[in-house]
Amino acid sequence: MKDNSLLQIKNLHVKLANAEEYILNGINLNVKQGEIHAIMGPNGSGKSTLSKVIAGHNLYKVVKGEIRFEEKNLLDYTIEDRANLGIFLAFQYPLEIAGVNNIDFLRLAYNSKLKFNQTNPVDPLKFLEIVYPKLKLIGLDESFLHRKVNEGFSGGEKKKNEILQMALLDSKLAILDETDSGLDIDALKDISNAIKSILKMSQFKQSIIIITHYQRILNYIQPDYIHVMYKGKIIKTGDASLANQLESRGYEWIASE
Ligand SMILES: Nc1ncnc2c1ncn2[C@@H]1O[C@H](COP(=O)(O)OP(=O)(O)OP(=O)(O)O)[C@@H](O)[C@H]1O
Repeated sequence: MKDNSLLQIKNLHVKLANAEEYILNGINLNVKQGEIHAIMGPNGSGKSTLSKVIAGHNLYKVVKGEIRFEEKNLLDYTIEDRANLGIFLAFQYPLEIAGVNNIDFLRLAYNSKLKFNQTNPVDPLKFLEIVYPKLKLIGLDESFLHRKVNEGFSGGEKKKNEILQMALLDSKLAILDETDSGLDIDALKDISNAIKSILKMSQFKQSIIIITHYQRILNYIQPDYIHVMYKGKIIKTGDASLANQLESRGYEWIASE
């Protein structure tokens, strides 16, 4: 692949299927293999929409522009196939799936990816061998595997479960949408350290897009770039120090530049 390019977004314009107004108004973003990009910006500026459009949610209509992933036209792929190609999206408010054990859910996701890559599924015992070290890494108890998916999980546990999924699926691009919201100080540190370990263990040089309102997580997971999204556009890109400026000055100064 030329110059390690992983994700290329060009002039992306998006609206809801039946709406007039654009939510995304010409996004340009390039993510190379191994890079960490943070996206910040005021409420309602389009950050989550961008992540869902990359992942392939069909609620949104791409009116103009393109998204390429490893040179492939991502817009031709379904949400499942995008996941199988190596795009992982951790949801802002993880869904509760009634009645399904976490371990079965995780194995299903894992096997679906193997199938896509024409590899045989792993049996339940082999899967335990795969999942245990990841559990340990994230600081989760084994009992966590036998609970129903997200039912009664605390906010922090849901986030940790997302990171467990990220570790298991070992995607090429992980999009973490407000993984840090609602975490206590220790949990934030644990999750940040787990993410860093996952990056080290990854068989790919994994890339991350991390959407956040807070500088704190970026102190642990140092991004290569910070983008500020405003009214559906990236209006500024800087290095990790931009988070400090945003923390002290807010967003208005950029919007009026
Ligand atoms: N499914 C939807 N139905 C209606 N409006 C939507 C939908 N998805 C996005 N929007 C609108 O698009 C705009 C951008 O929303 P989005 O959630 O992408 O913003 P955000 O930057 O992630 O916000 P926050 O920081 O508050 O999470 C908002 O005005 C939102 O109301």
